[in-house]
Amino acid sequence: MAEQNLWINGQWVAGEGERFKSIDPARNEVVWQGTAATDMQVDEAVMAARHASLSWADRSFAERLAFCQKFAELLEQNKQEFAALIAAETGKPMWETLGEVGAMIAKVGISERAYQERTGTVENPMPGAKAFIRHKPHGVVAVYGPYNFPGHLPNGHIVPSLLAGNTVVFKPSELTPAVAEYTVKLWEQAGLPHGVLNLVQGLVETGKSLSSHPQIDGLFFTGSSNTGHLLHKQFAGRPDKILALEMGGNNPLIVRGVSDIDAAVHNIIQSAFVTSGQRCTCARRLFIENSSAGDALLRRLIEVTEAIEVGDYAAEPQPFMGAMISAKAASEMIKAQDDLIHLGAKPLVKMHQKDRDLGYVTPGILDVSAVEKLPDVEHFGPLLKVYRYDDLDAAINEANNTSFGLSAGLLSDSEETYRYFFSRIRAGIVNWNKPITGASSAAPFGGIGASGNHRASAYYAADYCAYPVASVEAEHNTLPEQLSPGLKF
Ligand SMILES: NC(=O)C1=CN([C@@H]2O[C@H](COP(=O)(O)OP(=O)(O)OC[C@H]3O[C@@H](n4cnc5c(N)ncnc54)[C@H](O)[C@@H]3O)[C@@H](O)[C@H]2O)C=CC1
Ligand SMILES: O=C(O)CCC(=O)N[C@@H](CCC(=O)O)C(=O)O
Repeated sequence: MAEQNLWINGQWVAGEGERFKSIDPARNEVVWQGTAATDMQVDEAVMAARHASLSWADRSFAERLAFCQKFAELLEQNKQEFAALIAAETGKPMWETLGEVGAMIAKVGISERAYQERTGTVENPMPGAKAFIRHKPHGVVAVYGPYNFPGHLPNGHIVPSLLAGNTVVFKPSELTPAVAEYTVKLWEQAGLPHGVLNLVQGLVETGKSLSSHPQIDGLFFTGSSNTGHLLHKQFAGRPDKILALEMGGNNPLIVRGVSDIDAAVHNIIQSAFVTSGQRCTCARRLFIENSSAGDALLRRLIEVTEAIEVGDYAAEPQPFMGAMISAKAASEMIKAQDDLIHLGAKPLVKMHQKDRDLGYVTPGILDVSAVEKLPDVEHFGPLLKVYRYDDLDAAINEANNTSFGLSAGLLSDSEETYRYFFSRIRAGIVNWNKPITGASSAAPFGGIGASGNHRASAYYAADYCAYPVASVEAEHNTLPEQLSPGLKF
């Protein structure tokens, strides 16, 4: 019997589309196999969400929250097993995937606070009436997830969507279907009513089928800039549908006058190489002064980078970096490195893929100062490009010389320099003497330019999950004391 891998209207059913599988990139073993949802099954999922929509929105916030809290409890109870599955499907070490499940649990409490604070009800007295600001759900929303945080990032759209009273059709990354299935099974155990959350697995065709479905009221997307731009085009001329886009970055980190070199190098490594460079917030471009202090920092960065442990997700002691998402992604990073070297980049630490069947790469650093036309693309892996600079303004200008604008940082002992940097740099996350990865769920999360469409996620996800309704309400009709000119009663 075919695997029942779609969840539609509270039933597990077999996909009737193309067969596909996910592979453990650290061990080259099959983790999951199944079949994609066809157009007709996507339609069934959307219509199930549509039918469930009114009764879900009619429940009280407390009732909807109780389902989410039950889900969080189940995550806690299954934390180890779930983290092991995320590790197997993504190659990320267990220390990271345990953190990912922790972030999913924390999301419920944070989203509850965000809902109340940003989209709760406000009542204002006025003569003979009351003025209210309330929020209503959009209806049916599609949620698209990336592979790098296959649990946490879709969860960051799903939980606030459900709390606000929307029903959801979830299309996970085709590279991480097992994590999506596990997540949805926990929602099922939490007793979510039929149709409130639906899962459609599949490749790009399934994604297209869902995004073009006339019955969705919104689409919340975390993924690549390319796909996000395609969706934006597709939604052009559709002001009736809400589109929230969280995309990639080509993020800069500038170093200027630091006394503690090891602490600065630690912040650089956490920014550039955590999750094998597969975070949208990762530093891709590092600006180091042309000075003896800059030389010393670069030497130490090279030394520590060369000693980074890369290994199996379950190894003890744990490695800093695991495998990338796939052997293909790893080979593409090596190709990107070769292309940059061809353009004139100088390898300071050369990235290697030891086994072409596995996703492991060692971290790489290139000096690109001499490259004249560096492509403004996101290299989604552990490859850091170094620019040497003489003048801070020139470094900031080059840092801003990108179509993206997700995260940026300054490492410097001078607060004055930070204020100067902060006022000039263009990004949605701007940090000082801290890694530029590891953004908090309790803050807005999103970028400008090609990184997003100003619908920040995380704490501000509440904003795009509901629309405000302004009401003036009085219990009876009363004639005003002062009538408008020209009226006689
Ligand atoms: N700003 C942010 O919050 C974050 C952004 N990202 C970005 O995500 C990317 C990595 O994730 P990927 O899974 O590779 O992203 P992706 O764009 O390839 O896929 C994301 C989702 O969109 C679907 N999709 C792909 N093409 C489609 C189309 N034409 N129409 C409709 N759906 C389509 C995919 O099947 C998947 O479900 C990186 O670029 C990274 O920077 C990752 C994490 C956070
Ligand atoms: O969405 C949230 O709750 C916070 C944002 C977040 O978790 N950011 C992480 C991951 C971003 C990525 O997937 O690349 C980070 O900033 O490291």
